[in-house]
Amino acid sequence: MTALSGRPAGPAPGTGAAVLQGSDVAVHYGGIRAVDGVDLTLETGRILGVLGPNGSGKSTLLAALTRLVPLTRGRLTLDGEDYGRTPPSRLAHRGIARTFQTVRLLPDLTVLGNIQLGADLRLGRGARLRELVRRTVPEAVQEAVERTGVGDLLDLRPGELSYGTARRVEIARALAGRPRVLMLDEPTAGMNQPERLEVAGLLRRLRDEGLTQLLVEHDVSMMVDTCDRLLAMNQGRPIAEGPPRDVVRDAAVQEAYLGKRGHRAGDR
Ligand SMILES: Nc1ncnc2c1ncn2[C@@H]1O[C@H](COP(=O)(O)OP(=O)(O)OP(=O)(O)O)[C@@H](O)[C@H]1O
Repeated sequence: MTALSGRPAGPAPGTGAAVLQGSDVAVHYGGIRAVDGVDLTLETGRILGVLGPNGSGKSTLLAALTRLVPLTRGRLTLDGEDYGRTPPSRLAHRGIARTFQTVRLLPDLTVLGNIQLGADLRLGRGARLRELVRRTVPEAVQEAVERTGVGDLLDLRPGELSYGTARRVEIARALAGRPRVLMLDEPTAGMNQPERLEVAGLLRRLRDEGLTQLLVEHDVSMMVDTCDRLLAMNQGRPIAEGPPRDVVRDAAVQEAYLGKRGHRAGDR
């Protein structure tokens, strides 16, 4: 197993502090140990990639971290404070946003309307917050639109977008809440190569602007090029963690991929 300590060389100032931590995270469905004893740390301005063959527990881990499934065991903290009982609807307010494996835009709203929803979620509905919403939403939405380059599409409906563009709008919606932590479940699934490269570039730019991210992806070369660290899972268990190139060369990771997918994890 790869060493669990150490960071990429030369961290930029202000990056690297632990923001979100999961300790001994487990989610069991009856006898199925979908996730079983995962420790992870998301560091400020870094991308942690979660890698593993189909059914290894990546999406369940992400669901646990975003409180969509209850933990069987373990602890979740944000800035050192336990959030293991925070309802998922309150997570955006605490600065955690996510995108899903499948596109979940509201079909009857325009692109702009969908992105505005992300800002509304973050700021909540309380009377005291309404004024804040009025003052800050346009700015947050505009920023999200600019960062993701969807400014020409604001009046379109999701049904009129290509798949890759719809996924970019989802990222814009998540960013409109000005999250501190963004979790993405297979953001390039179903995309062609230019679209994948574009999303990878966007995630790296967001990272360089200080956004902490957790990325679940099957595209190993994208993970190596995009992530600062990788956590590899197999059958719900962590099998390696560390710098991306070390993790994809790890014997246990190679074995998990050879056994299930018939190719080497590090093949480019
Ligand atoms: N709601 C559920 N009830 C029962 N078993 C589940 C449930 N959700 C997931 N599982 C099981 O948990 C295991 C992990 O599934 P999960 O979807 O988290 O894996 P994954 O690594 O994200 O897979 P993929 O790459 O195919 O998306 C699998 O065996 C799956 O069948």
